[in-house]
Amino acid sequence: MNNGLDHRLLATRPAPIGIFDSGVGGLTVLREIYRQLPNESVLYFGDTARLPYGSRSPEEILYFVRQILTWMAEQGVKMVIMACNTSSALALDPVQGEFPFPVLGLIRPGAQAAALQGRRIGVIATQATVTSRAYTHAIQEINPTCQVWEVGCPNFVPIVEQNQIKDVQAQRVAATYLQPLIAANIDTLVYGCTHYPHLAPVLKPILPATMQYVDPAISMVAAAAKELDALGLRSSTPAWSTEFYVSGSAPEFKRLAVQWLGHQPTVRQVRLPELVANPKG
Ligand SMILES: N[C@@H](CCC(=O)O)C(=O)O
Repeated sequence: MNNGLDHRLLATRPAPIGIFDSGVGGLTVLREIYRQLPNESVLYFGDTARLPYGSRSPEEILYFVRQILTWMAEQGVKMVIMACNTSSALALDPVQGEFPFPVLGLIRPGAQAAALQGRRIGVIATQATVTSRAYTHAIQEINPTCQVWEVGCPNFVPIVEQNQIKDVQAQRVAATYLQPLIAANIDTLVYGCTHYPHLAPVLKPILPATMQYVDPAISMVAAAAKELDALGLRSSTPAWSTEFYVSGSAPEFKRLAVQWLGHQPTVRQVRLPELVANPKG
């Protein structure tokens, strides 16, 4: 990638990896970064004032992503990992090469892992991701013999963001969404939204014990590690603690995130830069 920036020069000063999601879904990706890239410092942005992304138009999502990447560029990130499938499905290709750092998405790594593991693949995702058919196209490009069923699960993100995972209503909603995938006799389930691994304790009991699960974050972070090495950007010094930023309420994010982080994070509210082409006018 030629974007006018010498990545080897950047490697001499500690710079964080930027990751973003609409809300707490990105914490499932952050967990994977902690596991695979323990020396990397992370700057996390949750666009909580504008979630859910899954019911937004492709134009809105692209605009939000450009705003976030512009802000992250100002923060001096060395790489951005989209911790959001909806953004990866709808905005990764257009923004590639627009910023002076690599930007990675979840769809291709997730599709690769799915095509390697299964033949009858179910994808649960936001409505926007399902409508884009990004997973079906990516999986079948890798292995045209794979069959793919995509199901939009619009109620899952509110359940996670409103901390209702343990409510019986969550089980009912999950059973309804998974029913067509069980009927299709899938052998592999892809968490096509980063919020959904938080729902694993609800989903797994509903599905056959033989089901294989794909969390695209695992292969995406592995790909990020390779890219950092290739660019000479891998950190060799210990990470500083993750900085969390949100567009909505900082105390609310803090209250919700603590159950997955295991500690009270410091969360700050930020205002993203307005860009010239705003789809809302
Ligand atoms: N974390 C979500 C975004 C969910 C939403 O805001 O609808 C994703 O990966 O697609």
